[in-house]
Amino acid sequence: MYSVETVPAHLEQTAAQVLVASHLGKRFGERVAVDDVSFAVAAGETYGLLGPNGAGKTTTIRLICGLLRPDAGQTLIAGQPVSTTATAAKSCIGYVPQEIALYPDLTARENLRFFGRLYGLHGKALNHRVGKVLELIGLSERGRDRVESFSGGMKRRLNIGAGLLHEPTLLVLDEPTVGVDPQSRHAVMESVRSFGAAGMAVLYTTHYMEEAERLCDRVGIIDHGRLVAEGTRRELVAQLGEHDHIQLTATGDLAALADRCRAIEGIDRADVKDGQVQLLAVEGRRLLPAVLEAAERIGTTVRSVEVAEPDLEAVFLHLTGTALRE
Ligand SMILES: Nc1ncnc2c1ncn2[C@@H]1O[C@H](COP(=O)(O)OP(=O)(O)OP(=O)(O)O)[C@@H](O)[C@H]1O
Repeated sequence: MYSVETVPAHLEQTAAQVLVASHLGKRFGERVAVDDVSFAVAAGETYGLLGPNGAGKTTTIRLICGLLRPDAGQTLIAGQPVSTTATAAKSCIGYVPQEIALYPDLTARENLRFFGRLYGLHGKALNHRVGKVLELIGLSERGRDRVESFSGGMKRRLNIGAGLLHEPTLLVLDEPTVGVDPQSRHAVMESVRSFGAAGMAVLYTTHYMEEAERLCDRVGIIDHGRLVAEGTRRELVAQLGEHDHIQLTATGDLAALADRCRAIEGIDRADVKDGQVQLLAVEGRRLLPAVLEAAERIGTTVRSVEVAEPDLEAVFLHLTGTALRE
C-alpha cells in the first residue's frame, strides 16, 4: 500500500496537483491489466492516456475513480485517498464512462436534473447548475429537446455534462469520441478544451494520436498496462532525436521487405502494419534509394512513400515496436 516513502518525488501531492496516482497495479487472474502506473495531473491541465485497445486505459481510470480496488498502489484526489468506499475523494471526480448513459425519452434538461439529484443537488442550486452545464457543453438551445432526437456528438456532450453537475475538480473522460462523426468529434474536443481552460484537471483516454496531440498538455503512453513514457508532445518527440517516420505502401511480401529494411544502416525500426511498412530512420530521406533497391530485389512494388516529421505515432512505434493505429 501507499506510504510517503514509496511516492516518487515528482509525484508528491502539491497544492496544484489534483490527481496523484502512485504505483497502481491490477490483475485479472493471470492477466496483468495495469502494471506499476504512476502519474499526476495538475489543476487546469489536460492529461492524455494514449494507448491501443486493451492497453489498460479503462482499468487505470476505474482504479483512479474508486470503481475497482487496486492490487497495488494508491490514488490521491485533492489530497484525499481514493478507495471503493471513500466518498470525500470521489465527490471531487466527474467520471464520464465510454458508454452513453442517458434516458432517450427525456429532454436534455430532464436528464441533467435527474443526474443532478443523484449528486444531492435540488431546488435553485440544481436549476442553476443545469443551466450552467448546458451552456458549458454548448447545448443551451437544445435543453428542451428529447435526447432521442440528438446526434451522436450531442449525446456525447450531454453524457459529459452529466459528469460536470457537481462541479468536480477532476474530470475523467474514457474515450469520449469513440463512434462519433468527425464534425461532432471536433465539438466534443472543443468542449473538453474549455474545461481545462476553466481550471479543471482533466484526464482523457484515447487511442487517437491526433486527439492526444491536439488536446492534451501532457501525454502518458500506455502499452500492455505499463506507462512507457510521458511528457509534453515536444518532450516525447524529442526522445526520437533526428528520426523520420517513413510509411511505404507496397504490394508483395511486406514482411520480407521489413526484414530487408532492418538490415539497412540508419533504420532503427521496420514494422508491417495495415498493408504498410513503417520505418523509423535517422535522416530517412537519405535512405530512400537503399529502401527502394531492397524492395526491387525481393520483388515488392512500392506504390507510395511518405516521409513525415516524427509525431506521437512514431514515438509509440519507437517505444513499443507496434503501430498505434488499428
Ligand atoms: N473485468 C475484466 N476481467 C478480465 N479481464 C479484463 C477485465 N477488464 C479488463 N480486462 C483486460 O485487461 C486488459 C486491459 O483492458 P482495458 O479495458 O483497461 O484496456 P483499454 O486500454 O481501456 O482498452 P479499450 O480501448 O479497448 O477500452 C485487457 O487485456 C482486458 O481484456
